[in-house]
Amino acid sequence: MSKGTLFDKVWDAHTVGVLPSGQTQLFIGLHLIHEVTSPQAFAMLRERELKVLYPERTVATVDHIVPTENQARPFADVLAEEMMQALEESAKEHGIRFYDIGSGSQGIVHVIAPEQGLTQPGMTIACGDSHTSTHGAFGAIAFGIGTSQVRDVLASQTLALSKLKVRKIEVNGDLRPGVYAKDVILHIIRQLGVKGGVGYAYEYAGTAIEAMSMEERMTVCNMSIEGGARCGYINPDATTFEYLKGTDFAPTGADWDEAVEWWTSIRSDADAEYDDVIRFDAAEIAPTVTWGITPGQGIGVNEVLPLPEKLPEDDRAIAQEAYNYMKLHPGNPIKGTKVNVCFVGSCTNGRISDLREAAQFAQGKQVAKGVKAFIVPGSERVKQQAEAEGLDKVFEAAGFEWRNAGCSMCLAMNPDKLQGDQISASSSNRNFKGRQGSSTGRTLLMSPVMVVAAAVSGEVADVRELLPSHTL
Ligand SMILES: CC(C)[C@H](C(=O)O)[C@@H](O)C(=O)O
Ligand code: SF4
Repeated sequence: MSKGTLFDKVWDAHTVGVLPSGQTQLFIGLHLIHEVTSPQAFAMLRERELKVLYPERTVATVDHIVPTENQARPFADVLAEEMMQALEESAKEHGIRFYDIGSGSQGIVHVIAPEQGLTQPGMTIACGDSHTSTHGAFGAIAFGIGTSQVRDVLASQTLALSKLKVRKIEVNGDLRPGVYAKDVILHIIRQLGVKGGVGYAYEYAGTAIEAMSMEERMTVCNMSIEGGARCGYINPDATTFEYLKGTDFAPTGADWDEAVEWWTSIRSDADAEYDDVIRFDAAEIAPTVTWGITPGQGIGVNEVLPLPEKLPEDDRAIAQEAYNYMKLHPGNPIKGTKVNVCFVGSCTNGRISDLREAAQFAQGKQVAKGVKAFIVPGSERVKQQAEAEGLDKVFEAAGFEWRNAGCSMCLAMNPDKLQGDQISASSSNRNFKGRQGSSTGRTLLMSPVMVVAAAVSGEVADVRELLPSHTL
């Protein structure tokens, strides 16, 4: 085993060769596909009369276009129905495992692979989706790729890639009550910028990261791409192994012991050299809310909106653009900003622990009048589990709608959309202009519990003021 960072070790272990371009030909252990970025790739394969080289290393699901209310086929949206059929047919033709609606295991691609144990430490994982970085939470090197690269992986199980630099981001100490993994990553992106990670893999470390559950780690790694990093990862440890043990695709018996040995050996060495190291103090992170049109435009919920002239020069033009679009005003507090729609879900925050926290907070409260609030589990398994625990009932009693699994209003390639210039409080990961289905719709990103706090208050609220005093 080579020495160095986990990134170096996993990269070396999967290197097939060096291409004339100087790029590495990297073997991809697991290829995840969904309905949006795969149809064209399959068409390109068909044109060249190529087969999928390793169908057993390819796993398909549907998530983006799936309606979360009426799932009867054919879908009302003709284009969505076509995408659905294209994937169903391609999966059948090439013998690819496909988690269809109603299979019991369908869901957002970045939720289903980890929950089934498909995602494992030391793997290389690719998916035609930018948030593939999520899988790095297990100590995998996981990349989002474009459609032509999806074709390449289907046909050759390899990718031509240039090696990345590695930045270690340490978060040390204890998070304060009311502060979640989502706040950690929003804070990191606020500080390092949405382009700060370009050319890097982010390795998250430090005691606050080590203390996180796998689902919290996934939330952090998920948004690496929003910080400009191509991937993000966390060294696998006892928490990782415990989560994986007993999942559908985890090794068993002697294979398990061997796997744990290999997974342990790929951890970054204590004396590994990094291209950069940055440290954060967990205690300084507040519940964070975005106010603008990039995930880096975030502030602590108790702060006021920044004055463009006080920002670093590079950030001023985009801040002005954000104020014009968001119809918010520099110097005003973010707290108290009225919201119209509240959405808990997405591959960032649609897992069972997110729903448990949201439900616990929603218990006994009521969604404010005039606010539409809904909860979308990240997968059918998350939905089943939540219902077994009665979380759906808690949400419904509090005035939230309870939906079926999918990407939903994270991206709004389905019926869940903002109307006009509505403002959403959203547990998703992108607040780009028009992201949630209306060209003038406005998105405030925050943690699931903060979304619930906004839903019951009718405005952006500081969750710390609403938590029972004994928890503070
Ligand atoms: C549709 C898909 C290609 C896209 C992505 O790459 O991330 C989507 O998942 C998103 O979150 O914007
Ligand atoms: S939940 Fe959102 S970010 Fe995640 S894959 Fe779906 S659209 Fe992309």
